[in-house]
Amino acid sequence: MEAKITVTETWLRKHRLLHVGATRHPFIHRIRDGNIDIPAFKTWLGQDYIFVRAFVPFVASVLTKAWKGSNDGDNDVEVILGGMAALNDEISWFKKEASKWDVQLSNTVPQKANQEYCRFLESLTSPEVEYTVAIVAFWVIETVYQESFAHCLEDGSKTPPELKETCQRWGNEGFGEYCNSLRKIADRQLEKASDDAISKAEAMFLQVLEYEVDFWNMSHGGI
Ligand SMILES: Cc1ncc(CO)c(N)n1
Repeated sequence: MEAKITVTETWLRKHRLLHVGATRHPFIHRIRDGNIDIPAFKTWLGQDYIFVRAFVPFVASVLTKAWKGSNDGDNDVEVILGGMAALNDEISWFKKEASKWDVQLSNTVPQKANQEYCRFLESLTSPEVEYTVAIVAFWVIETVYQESFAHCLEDGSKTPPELKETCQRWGNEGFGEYCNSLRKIADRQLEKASDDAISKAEAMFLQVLEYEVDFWNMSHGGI
C-alpha cells in the first residue's frame, strides 16, 4: 500500500527548483565549502538581526490565530510558543555574535530586500490572513534556515570552525524536529482547508521561498 502524500510534499515536488534555490543558495555553498568571505557573513548577520526582530510580531500573530483556530487536543500553541522562546534566545545570540564580529547592530540599515520581506511579514499579521496560510508561511520561513544550515554541517562539509555555531543554531536536530512539528500542523490544516485556502497557501509557499532567495542574495551584494 502506498503511503498517502501530504499537501506540503506535493508542493515540494512540484516546486523543487525554487525550493533548492532557497535551501542551497551560493551563500550556503560558500559556507559549506569554506569559501565564505567575512564581509558577506557580517552583512548577513546584521540584516538577519533586523529580520528576526520583525519576525517576532509575525510569530505572535500566528500564535493568536492558533489559539483561536485550533482544537483543544492540538498542541499548536505549545509548538509556536516554543518557537517564540527560541527567538528570545536568538536575539541575545545575535547581539553576542555581532560584538564578536564587530558588527554595529544599531548602525545597520535594512537593505531593500530585507525591508520588503519585513513589510510582507507585517502584512501577514492581519486577521484577514487565515491561520492555514499563516502557519504555512511560518513553516517555510523556519525550514529554509533549517535545511540550509544543516547542509553546512553534513559529512564532508568544510564549514570554517568560527561559523559552526551559527550553522548549529538552525541546523541542529531539535530545530529540525520543531520544523517537522510545524509541517505537521500545516498539513493537518491543509487537509481540512477549502480549495481556495489551499491555493492561497500554495502561493504563500512560493512567495516565501522567493523572499528567502532575495534575502540570501543581499549578502553577496546582489540586488
Ligand atoms: C531571512 C530569514 N529567514 C528565516 C529565518 C529563521 O528561521 C531567519 N532568521 N531569517
